[in-house]
Amino acid sequence: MSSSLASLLVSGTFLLPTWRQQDCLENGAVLITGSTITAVGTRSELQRSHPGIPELHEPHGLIMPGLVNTHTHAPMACFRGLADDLPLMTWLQDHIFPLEARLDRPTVRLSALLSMAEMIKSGTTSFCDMYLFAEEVAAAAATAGLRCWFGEVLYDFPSPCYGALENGLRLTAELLDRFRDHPLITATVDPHSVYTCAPGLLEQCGRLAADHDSLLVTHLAETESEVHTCRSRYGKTPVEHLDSLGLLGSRTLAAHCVHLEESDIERFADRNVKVSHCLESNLKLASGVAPIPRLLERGVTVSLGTDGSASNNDVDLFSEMSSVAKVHKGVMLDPTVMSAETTLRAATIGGAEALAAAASIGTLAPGKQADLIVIDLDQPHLTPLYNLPSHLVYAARGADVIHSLIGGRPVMKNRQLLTIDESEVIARMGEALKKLRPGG
Ligand SMILES: CSC[C@H]1O[C@@H](n2cnc3c(O)ncnc32)[C@H](O)[C@@H]1O
Ligand SMILES: [Zn+2]
Repeated sequence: MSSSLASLLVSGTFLLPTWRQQDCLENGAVLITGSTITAVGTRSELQRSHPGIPELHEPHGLIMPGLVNTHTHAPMACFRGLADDLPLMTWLQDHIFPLEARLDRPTVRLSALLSMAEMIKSGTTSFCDMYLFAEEVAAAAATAGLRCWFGEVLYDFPSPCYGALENGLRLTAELLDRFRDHPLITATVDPHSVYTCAPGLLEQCGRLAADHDSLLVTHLAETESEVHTCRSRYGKTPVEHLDSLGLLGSRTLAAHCVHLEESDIERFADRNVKVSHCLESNLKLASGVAPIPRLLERGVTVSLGTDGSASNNDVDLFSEMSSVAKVHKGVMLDPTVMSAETTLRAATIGGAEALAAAASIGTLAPGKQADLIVIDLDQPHLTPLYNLPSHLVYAARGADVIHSLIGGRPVMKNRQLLTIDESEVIARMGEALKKLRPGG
């Protein structure tokens, strides 16, 4: 079959097309045509069937699906390390909100690019972001070549971006239409939480998401105080409250979900709600540990999110996987929970499912988008090698990712970013901070 689209063979010592060790292929390769994977097999097979195709060969490389980060606030990179060691509400109300009131569009775009440089360098190829001036996040993702779901945060008080709420709903509707057919970027509907959005706003968000068949992304049951506030205002848990307003469905992506009743978990399973587990952020803000093993037992789709790098303090999903696999074992006193494969699943196809994109990303298979990363296995901390998911979850680091392709486009080669001028972004961030925090 002839094609005018460019082709590339990516090959290495191992190909792990899924999260399962049993699917590992030695001397594996992926054939890419345009943005799509057209074949997966051994290097020799694909070289024989497709002679003369340009090749990216990594002799000690592991080829695997790019990671999917389902909860970020990319522009919060500019607040990294600014107000550590505080509980969520103090952190937000006394430190973050006052600074966010001073943010402008160029700073949001620059700070988002900084996060995106970090995401690419640590193996993420798709992410789902909620923030203010969200169009700037979309613009930065287009520059970076990252696959992005993004939404303008909606809440009851005036926003530094859109002012009065009705403008925010109008902006969201416009973004949903504008990005409908974009190959990399998708808009979502993003009410902030049950404690910052009145029931009427939540219902409007539910209708908007249903009308546009879009994801509805929200923070949910993050802290004990959120649950108390919700119970005293509405006589319901946050999950019951969203359900009573018609917001729980298969396109609802709920971030955090730390404080859940057993009946909330049943509700998630019944409604096919998707969860973004943000463990490191929940630990750092001392919010608690989400009942992930129980959610998985009930068949709920669990994905991983880093949250913003002001509450993590990075956006590295490799360190997130390592924490997730270990902390749940410790909490449950059971080393069999959150196995390496289960954790890797959450960071790949689980993320794709959470974003309703499992048909196109999350594993490497013909017909899917060529979103893949290559890991350098030739390193002391990855030697010897018995089991790939084990190494990826317990031993590998973001810095082990050497190449990254998104939709067939190389965005990092030999750890050099190809779409972002890393040193320029770092230098400009310093300048932007002088304006944002003039006193330092
Ligand atoms: C995320 S854009 C809207 C708003 O949310 C704030 N925020 C950041 N992290 C969290 C979190 O973990 N829970 C709740 N709200 C959060 C962010 O600073 C923005 O103001
Ligand atoms: Zn968040």
